[in-house]
Amino acid sequence: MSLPIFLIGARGCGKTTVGKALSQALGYAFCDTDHHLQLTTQRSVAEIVATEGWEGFRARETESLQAVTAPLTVIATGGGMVLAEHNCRFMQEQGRVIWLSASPEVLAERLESQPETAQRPTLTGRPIADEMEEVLRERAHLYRAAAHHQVNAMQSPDGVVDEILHSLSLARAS
Ligand SMILES: Nc1ncnc2c1ncn2[C@@H]1O[C@H](COP(=O)(O)OP(=O)(O)O)[C@@H](O)[C@H]1O
Ligand SMILES: O=C(O)C1=C[C@@H](OP(=O)(O)O)[C@@H](O)[C@H](O)C1
Ligand SMILES: [Mg+2]
Repeated sequence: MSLPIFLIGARGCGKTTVGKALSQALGYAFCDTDHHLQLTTQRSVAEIVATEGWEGFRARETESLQAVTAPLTVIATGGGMVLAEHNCRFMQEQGRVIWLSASPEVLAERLESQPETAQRPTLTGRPIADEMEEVLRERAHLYRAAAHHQVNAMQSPDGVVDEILHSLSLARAS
């Protein structure tokens, strides 16, 4: 299979971390839509949101998704990519879509230890644990509907990679 592999899921589920490891395991290229946006605009997510609002950021992340999509590539998306139906349709048509699923407690614990607030400005203004509960309540059905496969993201990154490879019937290249 040479189709792009899209990783979706909430902030902190490990899309960037697991995406890098998965790309190495397959010998694929790796792209992250937020990183692409940062490189092309020379601005962080927080800076884009401060000047253009979340609406402006969301439009830019759609462009970023389309720009990085290519065969033999693992693509880590931003947690809100599924909010736009056209992004979901695009990912489903172009490749395979994997949801990295984790509980709000696990997500909050990871984000509290690595907040990276420049790339993850608050979405709700609420404390992280409350925010993650709210975000999953609003988005879980979108992740579920967009994904070809759901994997358990509450295990080691290597374990997540193995589960993804198994679900796609792919073998490690290295
Ligand atoms: N499977 C995992 N187990 C433990 N910690 C993880 C795992 N995946 C990611 N992390 C940690 O959680 C934080 C967020 O990971 P990241 O890959 O940036 O998530 P995302 O891109 O989905 O927001 C980082 O500090 C990372 O080291
Ligand atoms: O969940 C979200 O709406 C967002 C998640 C972030 O990406 P990660 O999921 O990689 O943290 C980033 O795209 C932006 O801060 C918005
Ligand atoms: Mg990320």
